[in-house]
Amino acid sequence: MEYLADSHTMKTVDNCSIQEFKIPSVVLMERAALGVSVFLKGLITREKSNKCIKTVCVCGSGNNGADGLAVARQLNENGINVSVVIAGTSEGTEEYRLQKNIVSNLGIECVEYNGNIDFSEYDYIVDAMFGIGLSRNIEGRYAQIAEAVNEAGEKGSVVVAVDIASGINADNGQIMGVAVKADYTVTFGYKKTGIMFYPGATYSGSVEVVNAGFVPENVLHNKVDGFGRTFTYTDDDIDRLVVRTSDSNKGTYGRTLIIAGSKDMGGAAVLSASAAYRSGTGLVKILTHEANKTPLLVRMPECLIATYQDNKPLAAELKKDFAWAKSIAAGPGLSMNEVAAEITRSVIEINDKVRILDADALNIIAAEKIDFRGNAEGNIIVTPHLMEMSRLIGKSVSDIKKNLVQCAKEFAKEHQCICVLKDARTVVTDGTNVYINSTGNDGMSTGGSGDVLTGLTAGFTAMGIDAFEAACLAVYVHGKAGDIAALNRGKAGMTASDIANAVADAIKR
Ligand SMILES: NC(=O)C1=CN([C@@H]2O[C@H](COP(=O)(O)OP(=O)(O)OC[C@H]3O[C@@H](n4cnc5c(N)ncnc54)[C@H](O)[C@@H]3O)[C@@H](O)[C@H]2O)[C@@H](O)CC1
Ligand SMILES: Nc1ncnc2c1ncn2[C@@H]1O[C@H](COP(=O)(O)OP(=O)(O)O)[C@@H](O)[C@H]1O
Ligand SMILES: [K+]
Repeated sequence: MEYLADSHTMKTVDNCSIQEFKIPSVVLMERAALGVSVFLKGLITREKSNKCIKTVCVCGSGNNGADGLAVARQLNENGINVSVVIAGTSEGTEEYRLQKNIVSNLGIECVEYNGNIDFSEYDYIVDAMFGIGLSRNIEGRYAQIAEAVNEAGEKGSVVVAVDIASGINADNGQIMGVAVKADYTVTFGYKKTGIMFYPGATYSGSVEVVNAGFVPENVLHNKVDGFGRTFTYTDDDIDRLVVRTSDSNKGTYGRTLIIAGSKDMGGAAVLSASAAYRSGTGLVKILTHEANKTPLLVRMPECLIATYQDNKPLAAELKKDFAWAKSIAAGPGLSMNEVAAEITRSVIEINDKVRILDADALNIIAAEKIDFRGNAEGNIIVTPHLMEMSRLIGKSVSDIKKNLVQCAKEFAKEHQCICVLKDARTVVTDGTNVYINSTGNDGMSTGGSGDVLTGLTAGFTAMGIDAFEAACLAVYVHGKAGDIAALNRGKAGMTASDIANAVADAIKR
């Protein structure tokens, strides 16, 4: 697990370290700058060892700029040719003035930006214009500099961002007017949430987190409200999955009911059910339209099948299957007709099982304005993509995209459920804790990918993993399976079936 921080949390971590624990601001700054200069020195040694290289630090007048000035001093100390371009227009923070004074005393070349600097003369450009203090769109001279740096980047200069690429919103990854496109970002303490989300992720390049000497995590957990509540997973977290035991049987690993597939969309049931089996769950039953029975049995002999018919009472059949299951997923390829609506309402009414609501179950909830609530014994996990979320809450897709975390949190709180808001960087939240996913790739933008995630989530919850953790793990494993499928098949050629099959490799221990 890796903790992430938005700008507010990071500023609170700064303040707690400085004000409460009396670590001087410049001590933190020295550690932070050292992280950048050591990283840069490593790059220079690896990439341009036989060449006389030129570097430039582009500095704003906040503490990000002050970091940049300290980096310039440290590079100079290491015999690296470095100069400073002053981007800032104000007198600057106390730390900025202090660092600028030292740089001037050392005689490091320091010029005001005058519109005529060709940054492509430099092999390495350190972007220290704005960090987590960026508070409005970049305009005027700052925008010109960002564009000039990007032009140089296109011509081959290597751009290293200090803390976060200037112009990227540290919370949501949006571009504030214009942004520097970095090849690398050296970020302090914790990866900023804005580095996780697109387009911030693209503008950050490859990201290195360095320790800047903030107070330790066990202290931050107690002192900084909200610290540790936003996180991502790494491969180590696969160990959170259920460990199989030699003395087990199929009953040990839970029974999963997948309600999917109308007359015309039987394939959704195959994708969800095969992912559920690949998750490791013991038994998977598909409840589907009767027209799908024979093709499903041929395709998936390991599945149990229950069917429903149009215009026939369903209640008794549903009751039996609900009682059988440990977790229930409903929605993939279900269509939006009266039977599907009856199924959706019935699933919502069960109170003692984990339920996953996806696709048409969500569209029915939106269309019929069905209210629902999860509870401690029978949590509900909803897995909308942006369009489905837009139908549910009546906001535009672009507004939701700008505020994925806030939007998912509000929804989760209102419905006391777990919200998996699917996008290129999927967010999972129970209203308080927020998981931001980093696995997956654009090869997964293919029909049926979401059905695979639904099956995987149903499988993990049936195995007894806590609903929130199961949802986070399912999103992580789903993306990892997508990455494996992309390696094997290529992003263009891979299909949702390839993702479902790759789950086996993704969870292999
Ligand atoms: N001691 C500390 O507090 C530490 C701070 N650190 C660095 O400090 C940074 C944060 O520093 P600051 O809070 O000073 O903020 P920044 O340096 O990110 O920028 C804030 C300054 O830019 C101005 N500004 C914001 N948006 C603007 C815009 N669009 N156009 C023009 N001016 C704009 C603000 O008014 C403010 O003066 C971090 O990202 C990190 O690099 C690190 O050195 C670690 C320790
Ligand atoms: N560019 C991408 N990067 C990472 N993951 C992606 C990308 N595009 C799609 N995905 C993932 O693929 C899944 C698509 O789900 P969804 O839109 O519901 O598909 P469908 O309705 O076809 O099943 C989501 O889990 C989403 O996070
Ligand atoms: K920066």
